[in-house]
Amino acid sequence: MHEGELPLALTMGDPAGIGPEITAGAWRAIRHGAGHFAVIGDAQAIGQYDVPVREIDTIAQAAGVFADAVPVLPVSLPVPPTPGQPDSRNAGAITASIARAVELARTGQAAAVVTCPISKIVLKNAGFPYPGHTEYLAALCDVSGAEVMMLACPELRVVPVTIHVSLRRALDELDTAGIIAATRTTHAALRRDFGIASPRIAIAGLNPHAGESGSMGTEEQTVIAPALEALRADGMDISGPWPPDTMFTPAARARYDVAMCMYHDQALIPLKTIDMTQGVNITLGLPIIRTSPDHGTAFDIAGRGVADPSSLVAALRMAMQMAEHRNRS
Ligand SMILES: NC(=O)C1=CN([C@@H]2O[C@H](COP(=O)(O)OP(=O)(O)OC[C@H]3O[C@@H](n4cnc5c(N)ncnc54)[C@H](O)[C@@H]3O)[C@@H](O)[C@H]2O)C=CC1
Ligand SMILES: NCC(=O)COP(=O)(O)O
Repeated sequence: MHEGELPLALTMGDPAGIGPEITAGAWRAIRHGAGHFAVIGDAQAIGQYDVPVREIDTIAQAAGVFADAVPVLPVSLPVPPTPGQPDSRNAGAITASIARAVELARTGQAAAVVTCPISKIVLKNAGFPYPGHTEYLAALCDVSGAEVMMLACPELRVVPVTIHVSLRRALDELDTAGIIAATRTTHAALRRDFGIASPRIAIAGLNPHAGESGSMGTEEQTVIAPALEALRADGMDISGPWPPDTMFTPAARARYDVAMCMYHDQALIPLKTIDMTQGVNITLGLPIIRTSPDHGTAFDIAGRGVADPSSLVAALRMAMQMAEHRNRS
């Protein structure tokens, strides 16, 4: 049924989190529909969630297996995973799964990379030098610094211009060049991967009331306005800087295709509040397509059989749609 179609490469994420359970749930949800995936990870961890699992030797074999079992390209774990109790000794296997998925996508054997959640602190404790997937993927693709994080749900798309840094550091790092670069990457991706011919881009302010004419902060005038000017000169449909507290209302959202936000939580709080179950995290600026669920490892519920696979299903479907758009462009 999937012959001739490229699989998605799905990483295992932290095997002590909900990754194995949502993988099993996602396979149940899409096994008879369009598209298929191969997991790069531990077959036993997934099999405990009452799904048939089959180990494969090459990702091309996934097509013939997918209707009957979850295809798994095995990665051996030094320590058997216990749900809810992450172990940094498995960090090398977790990151190896990501690196293998990227290699499969870069060599044209996989249509896209979809990642299950990792715990940033578990990896950091094992010496992993990247704050998250986003930065690691950029390094694996030799484009460090070009990475842009976008989160999308049916109601909203958001891009934080600064990503995994403290709020204090985000304020120090925020500059005109960074806003321009992230917006250009986002504009190109909306056209190429999402089929939006003329993206409408809203830029958030940083300060309360977008600075209220400089009385509550001047970054809107000194940092953000010059970026707007340069982006408009590129010919883009740009608006802002908008007061952050009112730019996510339903009426405001109807006026743009993406909101460029100045820091991580300015972007992610509205997105996750509006729709945590359909939210998808996408890395732009890479030569490959990468999506993931918007949630984390959820160690607090791992192994209990209550994890909702919807966000992973949305991530898998979005990766397929992006690949289709990219093939057509
Ligand atoms: N893409 C990734 O790899 C991401 C990784 N993380 C990592 O995950 C770890 C935990 O982060 P938290 O802030 O606790 O966020 P979280 O998303 O793991 O959990 C927040 C709350 O939502 C619930 N939840 C999350 N996903 C769920 C699902 N599919 N079904 C039902 N309930 C669900 C959890 O049980 C918890 O109560 C951290 O180490 C963080 O770095 C967080 C976000 C993304
Ligand atoms: N809050 C989003 C998040 O932490 C995802 O990070 P990444 O692992 O995809 O870089």
